[in-house]
Amino acid sequence: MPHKSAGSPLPVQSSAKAARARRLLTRGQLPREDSDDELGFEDHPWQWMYEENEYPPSGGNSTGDGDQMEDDTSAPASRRRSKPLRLTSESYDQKIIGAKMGSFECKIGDCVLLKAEGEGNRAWVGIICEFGEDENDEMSAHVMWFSSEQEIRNKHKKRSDFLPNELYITPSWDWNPLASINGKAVIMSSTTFYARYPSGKIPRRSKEYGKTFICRRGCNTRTATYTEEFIWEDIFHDAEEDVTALIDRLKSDTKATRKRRTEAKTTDEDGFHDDDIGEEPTTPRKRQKTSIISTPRKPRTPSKLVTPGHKRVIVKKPLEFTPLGTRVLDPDHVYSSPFQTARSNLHVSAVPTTLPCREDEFASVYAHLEAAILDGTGACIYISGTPGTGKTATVREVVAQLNASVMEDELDDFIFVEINGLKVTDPHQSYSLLWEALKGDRVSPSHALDLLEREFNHPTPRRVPCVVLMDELDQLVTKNQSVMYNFFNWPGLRHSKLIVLAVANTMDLPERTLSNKISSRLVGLTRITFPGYTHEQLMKIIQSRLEGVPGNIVDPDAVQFASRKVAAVSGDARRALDICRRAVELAEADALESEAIPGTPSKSAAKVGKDSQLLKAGKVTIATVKRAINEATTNPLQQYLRGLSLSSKLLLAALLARTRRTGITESVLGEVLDEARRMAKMDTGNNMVEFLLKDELSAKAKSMQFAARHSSKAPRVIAMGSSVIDLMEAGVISLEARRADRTGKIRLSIGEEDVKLAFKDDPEIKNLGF
Ligand SMILES: Nc1ncnc2c1ncn2[C@@H]1O[C@H](COP(=O)(O)OP(=O)(O)OP(=O)(O)O)[C@@H](O)[C@H]1O
Repeated sequence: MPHKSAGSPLPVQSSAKAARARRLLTRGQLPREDSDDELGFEDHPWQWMYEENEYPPSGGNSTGDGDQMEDDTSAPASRRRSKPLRLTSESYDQKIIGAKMGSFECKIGDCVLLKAEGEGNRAWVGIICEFGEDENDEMSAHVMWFSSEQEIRNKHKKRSDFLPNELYITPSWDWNPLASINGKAVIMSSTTFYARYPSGKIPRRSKEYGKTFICRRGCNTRTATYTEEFIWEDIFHDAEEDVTALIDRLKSDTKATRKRRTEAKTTDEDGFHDDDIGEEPTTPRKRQKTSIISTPRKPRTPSKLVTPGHKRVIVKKPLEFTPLGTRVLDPDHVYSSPFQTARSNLHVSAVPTTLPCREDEFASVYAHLEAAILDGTGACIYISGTPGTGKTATVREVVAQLNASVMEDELDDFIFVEINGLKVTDPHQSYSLLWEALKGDRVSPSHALDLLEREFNHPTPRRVPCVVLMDELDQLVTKNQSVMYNFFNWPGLRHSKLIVLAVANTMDLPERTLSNKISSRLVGLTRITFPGYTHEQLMKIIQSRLEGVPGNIVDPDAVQFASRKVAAVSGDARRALDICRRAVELAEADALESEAIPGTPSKSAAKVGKDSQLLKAGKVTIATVKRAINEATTNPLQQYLRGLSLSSKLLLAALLARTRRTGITESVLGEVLDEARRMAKMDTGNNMVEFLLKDELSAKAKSMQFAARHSSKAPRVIAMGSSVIDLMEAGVISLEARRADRTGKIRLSIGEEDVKLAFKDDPEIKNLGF
């Protein structure tokens, strides 16, 4: 029967017994039979060992919180939290110095093996720095980890001189239940190790097998910085005092993330001050107790991957692309005139060096993200704002800056993955993408879901935080809400360290798409709203992109005019940039036409100073901007598209969404209709649903007519039948002639850009991805 640790509500696995029969893999990757039983055959309860009257009785509340440890950073590691998280009531004046289970004892400063649960039984090695109990009265030890070479993620900083059985001592800690302790480990210098085992191998039958390791360096695994080589026996003797010295050594010799930690704590809501923190090593800021240790993040043998239901997971090989030959463009050719430079800078795909007018939003996203990475906690940040308000650009910039901090060794490493609702063919693929980002394995969405569930529900020491940007979230809504629910739910799981940045166009997407019960759980969701840009802001944005373009080819009045026009409708920077870019194109064409410079401007033309003539003829003025706006809005196709019925617009929107999702221009009619219904349902003004219901009746007659013309089968397209016919007859879409049912193939016969342009500012439809 599984025993319980003293006071622990959690059943502790019948560890000692079960582990004995199992094969264990040690951190040194050496499989072993756990033949010797340090923890004994009997399942005794764990008990504290006290050192009496070490500390005077505390007059205050003895129940500390997780941050208390950080408070007293000058104290030795084992005493930094001046008392354990919670002392048992009868022991207020006693300090816990160790724990025992039957005849097995461990004390502060002991090197221990901790067993892993879950994917195979692996053992971890750590030094006990402190004992305590958590809010569930679970008896736990604060363990400073050793790490194997495989865990160093930065391939460039991996050492090539590591030895078999070598471990690095790391400045990273976790709380673990005593039940996960699986015996003592022996750490030694390489000299001692080779003196004892000249072949470098420990005989399998030896009691030391799988428990004995070499340590000659410390390493911050996240920044991959190493200490100088040391002799283990000179610096550590399994004693409590040595723990402090070891931490000091790691602190000074591995470049940890002190700078930013300190900064972050300055603004910490718990009221920490820099002075309190000092030069504390990278101890976790909040107590993160793990209940059961599970396996580390390591590349695994594909054949061993199984789901929690023990189904085998087929791991697909990563896709390998053969790069195409690269054509190197001559910068002189590309940017041979100011017009070309301006066009290129104003292009929406250009990555601006700064994001003016998004300083507050940037700071807010940055602070939340950095805090979550530093704390090692999960977080879910919901970012909303109408199209073109810089949501994606800001998030990417924040991630780039955080990444720069990682490179500078100022921040812990993190994984970043971007999942774009428009780029996945099916929302469930998000699971596969996330799993691939975490582990590097490509698996099917259903297997990925199983694996993610298990991953986030089990603690893994030193799990690297993962930041997921879920862009175009609206597109990831599934019928049963599962994808969105999971991505909102996982960050809240204690061990996930998952940070989700959900980006959508509407503020209330979670409320609208998740059931009341689920959305009510999102009260704590951090929400950041990106307002539409004002005309002043749009002006700044455009001007900043024109900085450095020679010749002042764009009149400031023209910029102001374009900005005002756009701000009045949408505050969409993308639209403002598009208009200005088109205006530059028009001005450039004017310049060429006026034959200021005959023919295409050539390299030499640009170089011999003929630009000035060209510029005189082609400056972007208010009139040019007006032409750009008119041109975009007045051609016959645009007018036709704008005058379409709502259901036709919706159908086109759905066709576009499908095309973007699949990357294939041809879609199945039934899927497009489903998409259209889904979009209609999500539309903020529910009038769209009502409209479609009304439209359905008149549509029915038309689609009957259509079916009679094109198919002998009864029409299945009822809701949008009329739209399909209208658009087909107008040459906007093409539909496989003989397939009037849902399996017919449909495709756009006009440019996608035309549709986008027509619907961009359409109040009825613009929220559906334009
Ligand atoms: N403050 C800014 N400074 C410079 N360029 C900006 C700024 N805000 C947005 N842009 C530019 O506008 C374009 C649209 O921005 P972005 O894609 O970030 O918007 P979004 O809010 O994510 O839009 P959507 O909801 O349509 O995805 C990009 O080219 C981006 O570089």
